[in-house]
Amino acid sequence: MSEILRVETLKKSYDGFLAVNGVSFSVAKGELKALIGPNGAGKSTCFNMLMGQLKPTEGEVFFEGERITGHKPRDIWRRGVGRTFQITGTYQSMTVIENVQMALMSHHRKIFSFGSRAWKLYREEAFEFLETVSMQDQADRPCSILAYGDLKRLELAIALCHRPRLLLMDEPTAGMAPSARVELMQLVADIVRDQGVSVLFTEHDMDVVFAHSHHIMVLNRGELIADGDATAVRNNPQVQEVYLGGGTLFKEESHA
Ligand SMILES: Nc1ncnc2c1ncn2[C@@H]1O[C@H](COP(=O)(O)OP(=O)(O)OP(=O)(O)O)[C@@H](O)[C@H]1O
Repeated sequence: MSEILRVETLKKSYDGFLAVNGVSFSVAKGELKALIGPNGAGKSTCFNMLMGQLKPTEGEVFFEGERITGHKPRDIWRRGVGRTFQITGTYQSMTVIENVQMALMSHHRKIFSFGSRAWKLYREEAFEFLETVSMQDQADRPCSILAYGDLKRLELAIALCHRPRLLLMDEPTAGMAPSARVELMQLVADIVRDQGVSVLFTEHDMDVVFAHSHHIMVLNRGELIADGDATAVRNNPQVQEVYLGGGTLFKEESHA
C-alpha cells in the first residue's frame, strides 16, 4: 500500500511547553489507523496541525506527496482531506436529506438559496450517500428528532460528500452508547474497505480501537511510543505502562 499522508518530526510548542514533540508517521492508502493516548497526550494538537487549524512549530506534513504544512484548513479540505468533529454540526431545522444536499451544493460550489427549487438539486445523489450510512429510511425526518448515533452517521455521510481521500475523525464515537460505538466504527471500516478511503481517527474506547484499526499509534506526553498492529501495540511494554501501569493486557479482539 502506498502512503497518502506523511508526517515528519512534527512539533508544537505552547509558550515553551512541547505538546507534540517530534512525531513522525504515515498513513497508507485504504488504511484505517487509530491515534490513541491518555488525556493531554497531544492527539487534538496533532490533528489540528494536520488540518491546518494550528501551525506546527517545526516539522512537515505531506498529503499525496505534496507539502501541506501550515496551509489553510480550506485548502487542505479542497485537496481531499475531510474531517468529522467530536460535536456534530448538522442543521437541526432541516431534514436529514437537506443536510446532505447542502453539503453536495458546497462540494459542487453551487450558491445555496432557500427557494423550493434548491431542494430538488442533488436529491438523488444525496439519497445514495444516505444509503452508504443506512439512513435512507430517515431521509425526510428533521435532524432535531434524530437519535445521537444517527446524527453521527449523518455527519459521516456529509463528510463523504466532499469525496475525501483521507478522513480525519476526532473521537467519532464520543457520547455514544458502547454497542452503538462499535457499530459506527464497523460502518467506517466498511466504507474504508468498499471505497478505498483512508481514515485516521482518535478514540478513547479501546474496544472500538482494537476491533477495527489496521494499525494503532500511541502518543504519550507528545511523543509517539508505538506504531503497529493490534498485537504489537497490545504487547508493547511502554504502552502497557502508560495505560495500565504495567498490568494486564488489553482485551483480545478479533480484527474487522
Ligand atoms: N492552546 C493551548 N495552550 C496551551 N496549552 C495547550 C493548548 N492546547 C492544548 N494544550 C496542552 O497541550 C497538551 C496536549 O493537549 P491535546 O488537547 O492535544 O491532548 P489530547 O491528547 O487531545 O487530550 P484529550 O484526550 O484530553 O482530548 C495538554 O497538556 C494541553 O493542556
